[in-house]
Amino acid sequence: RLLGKRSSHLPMPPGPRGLPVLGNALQMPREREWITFAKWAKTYGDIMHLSVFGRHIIVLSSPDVILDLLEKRSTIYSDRPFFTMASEFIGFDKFVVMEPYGNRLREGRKLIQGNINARSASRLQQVQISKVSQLLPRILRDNSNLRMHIRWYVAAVIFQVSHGRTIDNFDDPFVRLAEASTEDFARSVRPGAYLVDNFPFLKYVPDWVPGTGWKAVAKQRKHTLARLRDEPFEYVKQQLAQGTAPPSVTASVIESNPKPNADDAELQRTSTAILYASAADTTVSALESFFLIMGLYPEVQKKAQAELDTVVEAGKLPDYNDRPNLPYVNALIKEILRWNPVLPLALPHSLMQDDEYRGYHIPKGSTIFANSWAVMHDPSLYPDPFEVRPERYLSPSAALNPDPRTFAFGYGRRACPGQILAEDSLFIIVVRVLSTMTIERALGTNNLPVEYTSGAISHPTTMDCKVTARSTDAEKLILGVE
Ligand code: HEM
Repeated sequence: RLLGKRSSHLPMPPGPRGLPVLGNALQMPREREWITFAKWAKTYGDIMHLSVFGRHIIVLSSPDVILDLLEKRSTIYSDRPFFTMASEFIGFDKFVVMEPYGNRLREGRKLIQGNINARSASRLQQVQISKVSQLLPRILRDNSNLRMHIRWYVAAVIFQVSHGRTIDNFDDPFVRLAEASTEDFARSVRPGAYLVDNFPFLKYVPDWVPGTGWKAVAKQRKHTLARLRDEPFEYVKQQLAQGTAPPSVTASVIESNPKPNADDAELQRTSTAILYASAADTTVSALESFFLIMGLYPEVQKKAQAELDTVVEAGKLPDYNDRPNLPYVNALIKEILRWNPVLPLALPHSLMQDDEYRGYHIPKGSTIFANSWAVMHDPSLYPDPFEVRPERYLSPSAALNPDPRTFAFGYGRRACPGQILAEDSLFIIVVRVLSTMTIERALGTNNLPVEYTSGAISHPTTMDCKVTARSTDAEKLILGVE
């Protein structure tokens, strides 16, 4: 209490001056906030305070402050912001990504990490190899749907891993359900979408009053979310009872505690149901960046191919075993994760008690954004940050070009628990595509600016690529392994 009282006499971190009540609401960028936040940080510094309708927002823009607060003080910086619509009315806060920090979250993360980890990696790699063997012919036969092929690959890997389910196409009812719920989530947390998030007293307005239509929307979304939680889980349970369940995270979670109490039973369902939503769009975004970068930087592509040609025996496809012998390719993967970070602002954390840092007061409940994009585009850390240069990681200077994976996968006790799976997918696609195919920017798009979307997960807006086999031998290799 004493600390709270004393620290509240300290100033808040600096930031743009706002208006009474509204705070900085009218100044908040509507698109790609990370770029505006990075500009503001040049004026206000690497720890910046904003407020929107009384909600405190702290933006961290350097490795030092991010690691000091989100890593070293992770016992108090690991909550998630609470949304009346998404958390209270729909129930997304029962699923790891949105869940408040505490025992239940730790248990949920344990269930995921107990099954997606270094020990299980080689089994999961077999799943990825079998799906990439189907992906390559799909791309070769039909370039025009590159984005869709990538999305199929990610859906196929994640549902095989999470529920032992084979996904042939997007009509699969589980994929549709997961996509619907993911879309519901994005709509529910979009800034400014629901007044009740800024004025929670509105939840008490009776349903018959005009303007409360959001309550019916919340009910519908809650229903979809409950189906996502239960239907794929029941499917695995039934298969286990019949003795036909393939290995999966869900099967292993059920078998490790076959007679759970009510709380554990719900936890088993929510922690396995969240896997698709957290893996799909993120991995897809990184893979889209890979194809886009290859089209934009043909010389980088050639160097990576030359390395692969030297390391991989002719007539064979590269494998996970080749990883240690491919320094340039590994550096290219780091550049993909840095150049357009999948989650430029990571995911928001929330502070669990008043804190004091560098003489500033940071109030309990503040939403904390780590501007990972700003760090990964800081020219004093990554010279020429807007250029793709895998070589930057191969030079010996320790102070420059730190491994961007430190920033790409989030922080502290909320860091991404799927990193191994994500990196393995990225690796196997990069090496198998580059060793057999050439990627060019499609004719007519050469002068289009490269743009990325707004939103928590950022995607390239265009990625028109022409992908062809490098040779007839390569073509045979691609089609032969289908
Ligand atoms: C290239 C792909 C991916 C990237 C760049 C990525 C990055 C991230 C980031 C930045 C966060 C937020 C961390 C924070 O709040 O500090 C996160 C959270 C999370 N990721 Fe990933 N991720 C990827 C793929 C995956 C995959 C494949 C899975 C699952 C198999 C996964 C599961 C999760 C989960 C469950 C969370 C929430 C963790 C929590 O709230 O405690 N992610 N990820």
